[in-house]
Amino acid sequence: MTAIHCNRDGLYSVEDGHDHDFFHFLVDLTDAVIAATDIPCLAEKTADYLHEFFGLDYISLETYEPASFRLNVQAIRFEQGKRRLYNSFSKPLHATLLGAALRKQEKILFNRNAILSNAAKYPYVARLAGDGLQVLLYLPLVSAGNLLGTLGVGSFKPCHFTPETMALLNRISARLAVALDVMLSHRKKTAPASVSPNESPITGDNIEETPPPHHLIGHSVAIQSILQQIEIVASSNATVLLQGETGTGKGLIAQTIHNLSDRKARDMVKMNCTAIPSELMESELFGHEKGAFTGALNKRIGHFEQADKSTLFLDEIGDMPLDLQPKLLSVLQEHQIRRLGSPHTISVDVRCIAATNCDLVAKIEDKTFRSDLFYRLNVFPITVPPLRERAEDIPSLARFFIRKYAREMNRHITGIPSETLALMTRLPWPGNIRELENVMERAVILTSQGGVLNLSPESLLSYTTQNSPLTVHASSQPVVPVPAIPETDKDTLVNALRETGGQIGGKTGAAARLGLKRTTLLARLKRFGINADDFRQKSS
Ligand SMILES: Nc1ncnc2c1ncn2[C@@H]1O[C@H](COP(=O)(O)OP(=O)(O)OP(=O)(O)O)[C@@H](O)[C@H]1O
Repeated sequence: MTAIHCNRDGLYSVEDGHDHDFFHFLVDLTDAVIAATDIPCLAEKTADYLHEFFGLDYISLETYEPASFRLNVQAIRFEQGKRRLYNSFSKPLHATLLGAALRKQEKILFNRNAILSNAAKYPYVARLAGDGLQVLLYLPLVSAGNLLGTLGVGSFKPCHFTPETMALLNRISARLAVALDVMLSHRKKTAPASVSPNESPITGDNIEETPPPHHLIGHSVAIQSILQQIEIVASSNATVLLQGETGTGKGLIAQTIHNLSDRKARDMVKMNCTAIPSELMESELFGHEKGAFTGALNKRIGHFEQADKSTLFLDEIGDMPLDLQPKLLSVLQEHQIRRLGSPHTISVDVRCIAATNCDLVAKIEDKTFRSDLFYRLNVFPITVPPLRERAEDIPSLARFFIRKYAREMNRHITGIPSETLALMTRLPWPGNIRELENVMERAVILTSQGGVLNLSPESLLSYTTQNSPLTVHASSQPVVPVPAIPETDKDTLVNALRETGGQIGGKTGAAARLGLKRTTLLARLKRFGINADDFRQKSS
């Protein structure tokens, strides 16, 4: 069957009157690919059909793993009519040609010149160029709105694709995407499960089994979209502003962006603007010379200089003192700093990521945050939703933390009581992921003999900050979302201190109970004028 072929002019084209053949071809191809049981088999079957029908001699199937930003590639070449595996590898997306095709979900075509010009950058393209590949077309594989990978087709003969052929290949890639989707979901469903019906397994073939390098767990649409945004922005130098409630993972996202950037060879430098007294902040950021002020006994390198050729993560940027904001803005614009007490400027190459859990626009309105700095930071904003808005991530996060702490404590934990897991997804988690992590850690500690996690629904409630019975015991009824405790609710802070006897840090302290960092809690107490000592039992 060669209704579509490479003709003398080097065009892949459909001959008139062969629509019927194409229809049969499509049916046959669909039948074949839907029966494939694994990716290499799917790639081979697709390649056989495309070779036979179009005469193409290079076919590749790239499957995308959004959690780790990797592409798994199976590439096939036909030589003298014989199929052979040409290449098989897994690479981070940014190390492949395909970032643009995947981001825009559009096909992307490389002619010989484009292949040659990419050869220096990507070793696998260099091999294709060296072997004489003339043309390469990638088509995105999208099923039910989910991006699953790409189909690559190419030719070692001088040919190019007509618009009609492109349209046919689009139809083929749509079928292939469905087959791939079916295969991937089938794999998930058939993961081994050796637990009782009342417990939920903590092992399985989900991605957190071998945690991705950045450990950013979550299958929700929100997390997938954040992962895509991270992928887009990581390789640029754009300033990123992360906004979201406390404990939603802003720090982890900043680290992920850094890890995926060209700056990853150097450590990311972090600074928490809440934790540093305002009078010291300028010297923390820009450094000082010896004798610059009383007490400056030695020269000090500031965070901007430390972060040269790397990333500076400015956490809680909303707490940056107003008088320092113009200086920060100027450094972001000029890329130059001046140590306190020094007449000289120093050039720095720093990428900034800022994070905040407060409403910066409201702060601009009440004149505690400068709008010019906000716009400079807000080049690439990412909003991280609270856990209660992505409850579908809770089971995988819970499993992830159980595995993490079980490994650390050398415990073999086989499952979570299903009732507890179900309840978990209905709690509002005011402290977000940090609170969930604390609860899981505590439960692993209590499961000293291993086996099923020692966490009943009742104890789960007693460990969480939002433990009103209104939120639970109604599994058959629709769940009414419970609003989160406002971050600034003084009563919440007072209650936590009362319950912990004024203890701030440690596993049983108020910070852990509220799912806050110790430094964040201290700052909030200061803001409300609450003294933790007042809650400590005085020994007579
Ligand atoms: N998607 C995720 N997958 C796995 N772990 C996560 C995820 N998101 C957050 N965590 C973990 O939850 C904890 C809190 O996250 P993180 O410190 O990044 O939150 P944050 O938004 O920066 O909080 P804060 O505003 O208080 O600084 C960390 O231990 C982090 O590793």
